[in-house]
Amino acid sequence: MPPVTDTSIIDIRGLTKTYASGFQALKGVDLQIRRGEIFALLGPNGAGKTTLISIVCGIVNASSGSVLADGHDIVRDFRAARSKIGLVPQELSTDAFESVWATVNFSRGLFGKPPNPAHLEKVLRDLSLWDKKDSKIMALSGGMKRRVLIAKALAHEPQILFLDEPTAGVDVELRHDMWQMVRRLRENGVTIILTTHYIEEAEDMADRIGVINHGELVLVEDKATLMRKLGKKQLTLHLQAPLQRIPDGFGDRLELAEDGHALVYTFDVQADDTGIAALLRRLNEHGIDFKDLHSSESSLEEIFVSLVRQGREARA
Ligand SMILES: Nc1ncnc2c1ncn2[C@@H]1O[C@H](COP(=O)(O)OP(=O)(O)OP(=O)(O)O)[C@@H](O)[C@H]1O
Repeated sequence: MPPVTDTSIIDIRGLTKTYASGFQALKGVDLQIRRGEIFALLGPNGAGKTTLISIVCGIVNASSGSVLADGHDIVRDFRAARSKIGLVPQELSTDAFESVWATVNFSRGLFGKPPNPAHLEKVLRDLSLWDKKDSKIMALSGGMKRRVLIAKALAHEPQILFLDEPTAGVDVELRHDMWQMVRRLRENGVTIILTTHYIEEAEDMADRIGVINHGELVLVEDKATLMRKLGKKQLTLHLQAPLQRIPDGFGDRLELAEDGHALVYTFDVQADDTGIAALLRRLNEHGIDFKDLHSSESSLEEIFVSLVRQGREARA
């Protein structure tokens, strides 16, 4: 077994999953999650995100490979591994007739933790659920039920928290509360792994980003590095007079936009020579004047779409 480093709290090696249908949902995933980080796992529908999380949380059996959670093998040492992990799943599957308090308290007991009413009270208060503690789950709104899911996941004080699509379909207030909570947990040393379709969230929240596509991790990178490496910058020039077409010889990095009222030039952030000086010189030679110019960087969303597209083209 490879050694567990101090910095990695989850160590996934050669993980594969073939469902009974014969469908291969994971094709040899290696991934180390660092202690204390927020890791965002991105991928299109059906990429294998939930399968990966479900294996780490012991809900789905892997076909091959291994996972250590804080040094505990998730199969051989399941109880110890699982007690380190909190999971906020996509769907609520809890006893509708129980009260919020009973549900959360029971969840803590499941992991063999001694009762700790003060901790549960803090969790419920942080999630604005304290005044609902005696309500039955079925009497709660959808948003409140989502809060209960989070409270359940935190009841046993896990060191690792998985959030599977935490903000899909939730209102702005809950989303805001949730990210505040995630930040607070991280400050307390909890490692957070989240899947999301809202790429701006990953951009805001994550320290590192992993992209999974067709059961393969196609990329794992520090967010800042990823944005620098793959990001393109665009320079937009608003023209004094509209152009019908770009004169020959400007290359394909220059495009006409806004009905001929603007030129957009795309360049690599990392390139030594962006070509901007030459571009401006040539525009001047052609008598093309501009009123103003501004530059923008591509968002993580654009980077993500281009990665997934590259994968699709490579397979075609
Ligand atoms: N029990 C199952 N039996 C057969 N195939 C399954 C099963 N569960 C999932 N799959 C398939 O495995 C693939 C990966 O599913 P998974 O739920 O892990 O994807 P995901 O990345 O979480 O997608 P989404 O973003 O839609 O939640 C999908 O093609 C799905 O249809």
